[in-house]
Amino acid sequence: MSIVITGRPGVGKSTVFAKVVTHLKEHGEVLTGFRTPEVREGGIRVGFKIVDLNTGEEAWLAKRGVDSPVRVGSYGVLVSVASELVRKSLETALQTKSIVGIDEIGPMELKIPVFKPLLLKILEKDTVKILVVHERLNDKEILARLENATWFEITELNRDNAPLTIIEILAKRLRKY
Ligand SMILES: Nc1ncnc2c1ncn2[C@@H]1O[C@H](COP(=O)(O)OP(=O)(O)OP(=O)(O)O)[C@@H](O)[C@H]1O
Repeated sequence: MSIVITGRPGVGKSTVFAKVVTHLKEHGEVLTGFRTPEVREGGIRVGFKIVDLNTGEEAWLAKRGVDSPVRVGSYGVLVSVASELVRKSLETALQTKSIVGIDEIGPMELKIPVFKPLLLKILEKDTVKILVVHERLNDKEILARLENATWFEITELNRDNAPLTIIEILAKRLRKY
């Protein structure tokens, strides 16, 4: 089963994701996958890192001022640096029965060539997946595999309650908590 968290930029998707992940870890679940937190210096966003949910290992995903030919907005994507961690974390996700969390599936992550083929394999797996999806994701192959997912569109009105709602759905599926 897949739980998809989507909504407009800055509405609170990553916060919902983080609350669900924290709850699951506190209850002894092993999570694989990654998150892509922004990095700020002096209050200014300078880029994004990839952090492995299982090992805590991190690597740069994209950075302002980097002279990379692969770009998303004003950020240069560090393809070779990020590929290694994306590959490791998603291969572990594929090889285990863990809950897979990915924050997020969007234009920046899709610039990493290993990401999509591994993601498509993960989406075929019969395991629990919690995925943050960019609201303008238009990749047909990915979206087709998310047709039967449970979608949550996060708004200011539901963002406080969404983590609990998602945890209740997972509790039923996993028969715990
Ligand atoms: N339930 C909430 N109540 C109050 N503020 C919140 C809540 N959830 C998130 N925020 C605040 O809103 C901001 C954006 O949150 P978050 O990064 O989770 O959004 P996002 O939708 O993942 O953003 P992006 O589209 O940039 O990935 C943060 O400053 C966060 O502290």
